[in-house]
Amino acid sequence: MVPTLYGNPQSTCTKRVATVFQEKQVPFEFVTIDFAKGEHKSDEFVAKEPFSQVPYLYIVYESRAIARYIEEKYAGQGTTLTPKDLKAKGQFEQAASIEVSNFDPYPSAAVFEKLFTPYQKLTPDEATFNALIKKLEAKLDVYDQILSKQKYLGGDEVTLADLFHLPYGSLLPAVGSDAIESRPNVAKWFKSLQDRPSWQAVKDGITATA
Ligand SMILES: N[C@@H](CCC(=O)N[C@@H](CS)C(=O)NCC(=O)O)C(=O)O
Repeated sequence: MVPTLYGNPQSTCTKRVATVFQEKQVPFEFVTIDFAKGEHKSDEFVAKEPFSQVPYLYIVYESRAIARYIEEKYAGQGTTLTPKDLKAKGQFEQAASIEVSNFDPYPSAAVFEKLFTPYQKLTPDEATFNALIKKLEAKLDVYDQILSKQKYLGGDEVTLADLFHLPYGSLLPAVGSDAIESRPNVAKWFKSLQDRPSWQAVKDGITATA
């Protein structure tokens, strides 16, 4: 049975999952949840995803959890995105944790401040935005050191941890931040991720592939 991804075609978290479907070469159906119509707040949706957020797949929500589920379910096809060897697995888990702790909080909040507050008829707060970007830059200085010694965040092979950076990292230029492109090793790493056919296929919006 073809899997059905419930999400929004422009949502960052939905793109995180769709990228992994592309990497694993798994065709999927796509059901759009229309935020403007409040579909994510309907009783039917909340029964599946109690936080009223996209995406979800079958019985799993949270984009990173869904990505890991897809990786394991389709282990035998497409790109291998989690190492099996214990040492490499430890380094992968470390990289996945780095993304959640040291990366995501800053661009996701900064993008929200600059791009999404106007939709909610709120005024972006420049001081909050600048403080978030400053913190992100300090974290990316460390990334730049790590990536001077290895090709990817978890070692020399691409993993889910690298791909998880794509949706928010790709929005940084749109909010006027060069935090990625101004750091040479981070820039090279991120470009190699953005150039992957998986990201190219979803970056402008998600459509079903089945
Ligand atoms: N940690 C969750 C975050 C999900 C999330 O923030 N989804 C956003 C779209 S990217 C959403 O549904 N926003 C609508 C809302 O919160 O009302 C994940 O990774 O799936």
